[in-house]
Amino acid sequence: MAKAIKIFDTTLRDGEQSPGCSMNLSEKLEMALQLERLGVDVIEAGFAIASPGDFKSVHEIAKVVKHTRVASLARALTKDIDAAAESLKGAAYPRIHTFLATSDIHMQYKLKKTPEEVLQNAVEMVKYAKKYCEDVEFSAEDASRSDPAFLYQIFEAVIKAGATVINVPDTVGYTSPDEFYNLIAGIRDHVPSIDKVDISVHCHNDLGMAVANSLSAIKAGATQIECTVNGIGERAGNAALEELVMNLSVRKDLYDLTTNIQTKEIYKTSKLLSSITGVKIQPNKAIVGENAFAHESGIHQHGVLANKSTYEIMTPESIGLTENKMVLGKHSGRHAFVDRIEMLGYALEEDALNKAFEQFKMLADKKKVVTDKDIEALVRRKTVAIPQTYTLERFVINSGNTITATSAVRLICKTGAVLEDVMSSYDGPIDASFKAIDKMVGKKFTLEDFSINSVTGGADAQGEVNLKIKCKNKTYNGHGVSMDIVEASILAYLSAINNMLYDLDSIKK
Ligand SMILES: CC(=O)SCCNC(=O)CCNC(=O)[C@H](O)C(C)(C)COP(=O)(O)OP(=O)(O)OC[C@H]1O[C@@H](n2cnc3c(N)ncnc32)[C@H](O)[C@@H]1OP(=O)(O)O
Ligand SMILES: CC(C)C(=O)C(=O)O
Repeated sequence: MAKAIKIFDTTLRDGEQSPGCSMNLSEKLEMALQLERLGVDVIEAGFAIASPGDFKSVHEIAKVVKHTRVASLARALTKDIDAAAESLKGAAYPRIHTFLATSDIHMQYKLKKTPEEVLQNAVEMVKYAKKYCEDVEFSAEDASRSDPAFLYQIFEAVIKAGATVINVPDTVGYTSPDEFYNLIAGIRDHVPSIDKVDISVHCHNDLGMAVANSLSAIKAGATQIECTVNGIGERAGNAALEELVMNLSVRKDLYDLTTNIQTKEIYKTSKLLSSITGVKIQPNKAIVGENAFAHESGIHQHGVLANKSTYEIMTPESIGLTENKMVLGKHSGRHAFVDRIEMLGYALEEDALNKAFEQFKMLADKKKVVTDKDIEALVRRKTVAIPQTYTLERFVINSGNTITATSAVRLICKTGAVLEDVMSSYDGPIDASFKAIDKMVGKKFTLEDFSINSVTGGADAQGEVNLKIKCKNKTYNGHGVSMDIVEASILAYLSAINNMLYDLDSIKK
């Protein structure tokens, strides 16, 4: 059976260090309970000394979380460890996580301590934490920029002092997969007591390598990964939990490792965090981004309709989504278009279908995404093909708030004749266009009803016009859709006129 890698989630601690990601107590509790449902092994609930609010959050989470280990962060200071221990009171499985920097830069400029002092301080603080709690994690902050020989020494010493987990952070996201692999392998080879503890890694994403570095570390023998939901965290963030977990799940051939994560809870967890923090997930984010299971181009859509595995390496269901998404846009092809209109309940004859597809492509050139409502508006009136006595060739309007609107409309008659007229109206360009059409058509009828709606939201929405004309006590409906409302109105007017003329013709026959 594949060995399980432990998932240490630090969304509520390092994740919260992301600018704009602060959470209040009830939000943290909600998130912690969801992390427990997700199946993480450890929840780092906060940094107890940081503020009374942080202390309370850790304390409340420690009390409500029943099956998951809860960690509280502390500097290598007795007052921090006291606060951490106090915050964990009531936890079923508490862990004190203490840290101290080991790189020359941090020791010299930040801590102002010699390596000997740092080593002694780390040992003392692990022993101090051990008085409160059996499970103590020690992190060598900035480990990836530390002297490996010093790391071997300090890790051996803290393990002897009682540490149960040693953590190797790439605090500033500086390392590379090969280098990190070698560092972890070196620790395994040179720390005599290493087999007694979990080897943890904590990678930041400053160079976009957090997930790759974490995966490399587990290949070298790391047994715990520290990560956050949606990859939030200090600066460019931490390794993204969902990406790590799905790598292990999808590439079993590469890793032969598993986790305790219920992957079907991934999407829900990601959405919950984003709604709590108000920080949106980039659409192309791996696993949980809006486009992660969306297909827009015709060739891909055709492949996916034939067999999902052509373009999907994991199922949307595996992360808790119900289905993939076929986005209809200018790159889409006929297969996806037909699939969508059938799904919407329409059956078009060949000619009507060709026309609708042509109009869809024209619309897609203007709109970024063509929605179901757009498509319904396109196909709704094409199920019955009414002969078109008049079709619009073009129109030109001149309009403004200080001039009388004029409209020049050119129509093609079914006989092939080209008609053109220009009219003006104080009532605007739509009325001027209708007057020009009335003159060309030369029939008596009245406009009874006119409504204009936007098909979808947004500035690039299509305008949909529905109207009625009345002739000899009979009413004829017209419908037109365009991104230009004057054009939508003209199309609706002509469609009502064509309906009327078709009907009058049928009566004559
Ligand atoms: C890599 C990481 O992500 S570590 C976690 C980072 N997270 C945070 O810092 C969030 C919470 N932090 C805070 O609320 C505050 O920084 C506190 C409460 C921890 C400390 O606040 P202050 O006492 O005002 O100190 P301040 O933050 O200005 O400076 C940090 C101090 O901690 C010391 N320090 C830093 N790391 C450690 C450590 N691991 N062990 C012991 N001391 C440390 C620094 O040398 C500095 O000491 P000094 O005040 O004697 O110069
Ligand atoms: C406290 C440690 C683990 C940390 O957050 C880091 O080094 O980035």
